[in-house]
Amino acid sequence: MSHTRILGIEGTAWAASAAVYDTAAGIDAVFIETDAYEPESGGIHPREAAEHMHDAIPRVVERVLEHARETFDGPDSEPPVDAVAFSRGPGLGPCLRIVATAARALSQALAVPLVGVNHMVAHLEIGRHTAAFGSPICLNASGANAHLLAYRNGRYRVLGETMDTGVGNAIDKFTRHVGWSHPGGPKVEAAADDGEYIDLPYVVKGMDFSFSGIMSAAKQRYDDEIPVEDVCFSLQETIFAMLTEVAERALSVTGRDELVLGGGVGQNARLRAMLASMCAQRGADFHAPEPRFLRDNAGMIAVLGAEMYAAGDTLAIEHSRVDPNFRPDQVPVTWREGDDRTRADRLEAEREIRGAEAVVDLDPASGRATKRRRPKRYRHPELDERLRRERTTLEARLTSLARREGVPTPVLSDVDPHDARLELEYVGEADLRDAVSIERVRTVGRHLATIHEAGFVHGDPTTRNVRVGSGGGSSTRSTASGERDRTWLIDFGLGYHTDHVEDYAMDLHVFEQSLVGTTDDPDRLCEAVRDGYREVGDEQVLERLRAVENRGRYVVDS
Ligand SMILES: C[C@@H](O)[C@H](NC(=O)OP(=O)(O)OC[C@H]1O[C@@H](n2cnc3c(N)ncnc32)[C@H](O)[C@@H]1O)C(=O)O
Ligand SMILES: [Fe+2]
Repeated sequence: MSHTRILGIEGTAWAASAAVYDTAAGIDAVFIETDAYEPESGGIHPREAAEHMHDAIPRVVERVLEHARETFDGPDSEPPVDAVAFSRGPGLGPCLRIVATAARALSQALAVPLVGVNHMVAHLEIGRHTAAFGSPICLNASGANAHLLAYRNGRYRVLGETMDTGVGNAIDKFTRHVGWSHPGGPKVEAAADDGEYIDLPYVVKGMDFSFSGIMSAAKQRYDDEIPVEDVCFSLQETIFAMLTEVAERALSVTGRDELVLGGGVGQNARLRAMLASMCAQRGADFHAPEPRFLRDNAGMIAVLGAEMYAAGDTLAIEHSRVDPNFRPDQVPVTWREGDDRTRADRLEAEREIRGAEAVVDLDPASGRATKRRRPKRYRHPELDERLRRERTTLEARLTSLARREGVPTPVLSDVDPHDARLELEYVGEADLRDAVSIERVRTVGRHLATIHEAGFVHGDPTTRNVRVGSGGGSSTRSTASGERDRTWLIDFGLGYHTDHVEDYAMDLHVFEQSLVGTTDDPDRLCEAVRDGYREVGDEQVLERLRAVENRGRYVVDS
């Protein structure tokens, strides 16, 4: 079979959409018909959205089917497409059920197989496809979601995600407050043109992030009569800088050098410019598909549907139930082969070691290093200044505090917050990422418990922020053996003082997520982290960690 033709149907929330994709004709030739639901007031009402799907889905399906028949060169006795693919979730239950019913009926009428597609995976696969990237980091910036994904061992792993609402929903809530019609994203983008910068809360935790603080602050600024264009401008500068920062951290942690963008918010030019600038600055490749493939559309469903169909990944009708909370990491990835090696090792060997946000220059003779937080061109200069200064000061303070509690950390010899520069001892022989063991991650569990007991969090405990080995600076050499295997925590720049169990649990969660993203056997390793934590820390934190991990974050907001 040299080429296949797939009919895709999308209808998770606002877009009633159908498409035909012919693998021989290519992506540019994908034929898409979309009928958008536009609420008269407020946000998306689930019932109205379902009524829209009910009316519009048959219409768009009929139109693309006509197109499929017209462009089909096979005999009349054969169906004009080889399979019907549909969005199974995540999304609004009533909408999903209408789409699934239409898809089942069509697959039976045409006597072709059914393919059930995860909407979030479709948002990112379309970009990987058009960019022809091998194994990119994927940033999904859509209405109801915001997350970072990377493929590893048969699954898309969630490296980081929003701790509250999706990014589009966050923006739409602000515009609702201001009285603008749905969707708000394009209106914020237009208003931002005339805006000036004001400070808003900036919240990232490792590769996770949260929008609730910034959204209430933005509403408050508007109520305080700050010009709405200034609030819009600063919302974009802050929210997109957060997304760009976590995307860069994901590239750094995994050692990958390709980034793709997906989701409706990806249509925003400022977000794309920031991501492009970040990637250019670190020498990574960036790709965003054209807007018609970023916002919800059935083209992306048909394209991923074709790959799943080619892999034999079809669905019997009796197994075709929809899933409103369908997570991307639940999807067995049947259409990709092999695992992906990275260029991390090459980078590691370079003398200038490039983390996500700082450059470290090593002087091998003295065993000391200079760490500079370089300006990020993607960030607004005022925000950039603020973050680099704050983080340099915090890193210095918490690094020393941790060592006082008995956790190995580099010894600092100089701090210059104004210049965002630290002089510190160079420790360890390797990043934990490249030298993982059960024993070492258990030690990290103990270290995290120790600092939590002392009232602060690391903020970004990834496998790249842990150094291991016997080599290193003065603190190791002064031990009698000098050979002892040690585990250092470094890079406390995202840390802060807190006595909230939730913050401690998040700290652990960030570490576990980085194990999931960078190792092959995360379950046993995560178990060991918790064992280590339990030896020193509070059982309550481990209980909260379970709650954090079970939290269904993908709820379509209305
Ligand atoms: C589950 C599914 O239904 C959901 N889809 C979804 O939310 O539609 P999507 O097309 O991916 O994204 C819509 C969001 O994208 C925002 N948006 C559209 N254009 C924008 C722009 N120029 N700037 C910022 N946001 C924009 C809208 O405000 C809206 O919040 C999802 O993918 O999370
Ligand atoms: Fe979407």
